[in-house]
Amino acid sequence: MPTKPYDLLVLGGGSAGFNAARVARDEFGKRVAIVDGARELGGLCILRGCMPSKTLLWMTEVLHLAQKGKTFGLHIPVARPDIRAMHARKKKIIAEFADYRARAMNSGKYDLYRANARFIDPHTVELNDDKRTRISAKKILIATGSRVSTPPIHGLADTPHWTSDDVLDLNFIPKSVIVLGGGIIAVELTQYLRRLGVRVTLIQRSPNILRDHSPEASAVIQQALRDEGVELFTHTRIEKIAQTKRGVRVTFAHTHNGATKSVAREAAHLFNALGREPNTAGLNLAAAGVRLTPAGRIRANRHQQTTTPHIYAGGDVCGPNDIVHLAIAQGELAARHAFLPSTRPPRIPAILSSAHLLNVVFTDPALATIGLLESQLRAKKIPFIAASYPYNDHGKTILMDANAGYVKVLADPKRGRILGAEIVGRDAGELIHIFSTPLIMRATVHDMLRAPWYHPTIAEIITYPLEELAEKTNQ
Ligand SMILES: Cc1cc2nc3c(=O)[nH]c(=O)nc-3n(C[C@H](O)[C@H](O)[C@H](O)COP(=O)(O)OP(=O)(O)OC[C@H]3O[C@@H](n4cnc5c(N)ncnc54)[C@H](O)[C@@H]3O)c2cc1C
Ligand SMILES: NC(=O)c1ccc[n+]([C@@H]2O[C@H](COP(=O)([O-])OP(=O)(O)OC[C@H]3O[C@@H](n4cnc5c(N)ncnc54)[C@H](O)[C@@H]3O)[C@@H](O)[C@H]2O)c1
Repeated sequence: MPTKPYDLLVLGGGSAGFNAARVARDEFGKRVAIVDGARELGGLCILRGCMPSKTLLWMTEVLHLAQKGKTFGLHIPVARPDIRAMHARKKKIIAEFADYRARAMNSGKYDLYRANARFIDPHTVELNDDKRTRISAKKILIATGSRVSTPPIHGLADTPHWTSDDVLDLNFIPKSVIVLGGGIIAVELTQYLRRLGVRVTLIQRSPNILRDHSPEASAVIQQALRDEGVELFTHTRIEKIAQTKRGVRVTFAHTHNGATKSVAREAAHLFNALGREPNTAGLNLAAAGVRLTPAGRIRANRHQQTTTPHIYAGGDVCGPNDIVHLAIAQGELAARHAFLPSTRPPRIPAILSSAHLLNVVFTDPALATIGLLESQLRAKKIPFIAASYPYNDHGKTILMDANAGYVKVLADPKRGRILGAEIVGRDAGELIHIFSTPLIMRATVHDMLRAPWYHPTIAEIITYPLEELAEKTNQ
């Protein structure tokens, strides 16, 4: 028997879906159903994304610092990973986070269906449970997330390989790993593996790793990885992947100084970090009239409405950036748009604008950006001035032996309004937040310099480029 239509049906109970459900229920008192087909509740960020990766990266950062003890005049005879203990600690922490989310989802505020859904028509889905349950709703949010993509590279599909799920769940230290790709996942987990003592080879297609960032920023991370012993190839084209007796062999064309050579590398394991794709297969979107962008994401407007206006999309399934605070904001916005009167639509959160994009790569040194990058300002023909300052000329970072990196600030040339910032170096992911409020409040470099800056802190380094820009702009 079909149930009475819900006010909101949420497909996928991750960051976007859960927060849409919460807003619909708590702010609007609506009747909400959540459908999620995963074995465990919690979503990607908690179970296999942000939280496990950052737990493990933090543990290897502590290990790395301990191994550098001599630099700081410390005698630490042995510092080595106990992977079973690390794995157990990660599992415990993640279980607590997941349990908290599962309790919220099972609190009785929502009807929770543990199955996968596919559309029957624009208001109805059918579940893949025993009863083929049908659920209908006035409004629907698609928040089914993303999955690892396996590009059509010769031999990849037929060769056993790991995804980030497997790397995050290792309870042994592999001897050697070839990492395919040079995006955030590849780079963060390469450093994790290397610091465990694994022999790592990273193979990236574009001329730099982290291709969406500036070449200057990615060069710092590239150098840091090489200094730690990662064999890193950029500007490559993978030709063939094959299983061998002892693991895997990857053959690729490598371009260096204008010459291209064929290179082969072998390792015990292969890690596919070639990107993720939206989870839309199986949803039967055609039955709902929901269309995709050429990149395969669900097409959504500024209020997260799809091409069928009562159906919304949020999170990785629509993008454009796979970042958790954006998934949450999109889910919340969708729920508010669905239930506020059409005469009083919700304000679009400023953080969803590309001019306020915040991005962190949790390597050490870390890479963090906010606002528009230099390349974007140039492409948009927005006038700007820039100033930067290196970590190796700042008291606090020198005493911490955190010399790699720099802070760069971008501002408008007239008033000095902050347009963006790029920080590469220790704690960049924390420091970048110093620019969040000024950016949203349209503050200037002069405003920021009126604030107090404690000495000696890493944060204080930001005053140097601010002062340079202040001198260049009229107050
Ligand atoms: C290794 C890794 C590290 C990351 N680190 C960071 C980080 O540090 N910071 C950051 O901001 N972002 C990070 N991300 C990205 C971040 O995790 C995602 O952007 C975010 O979790 C996406 O949330 P979502 O709600 O769109 O999807 P998800 O959380 O994936 O939720 C989708 C849900 O939909 C369910 N589902 C799928 N299909 C169906 C169906 N047909 N019917 C019903 N349910 C379905 C799934 O079971 C899942 O629970 C990381 C990602 C990875 C992989
Ligand atoms: N710290 C964070 O916020 C964080 C951490 C991890 C993941 N994420 C999110 O997860 C998403 C997915 O990350 P990802 O790293 O899997 O994807 P990605 O798309 O960022 O990176 C994939 C990489 O693989 C390379 N590549 C693709 N095809 C190739 C080929 N045939 N040969 C060689 N290289 C090839 C690409 O050039 C790219 O560098 C990201 O968009 C990111 O926003 C965020």
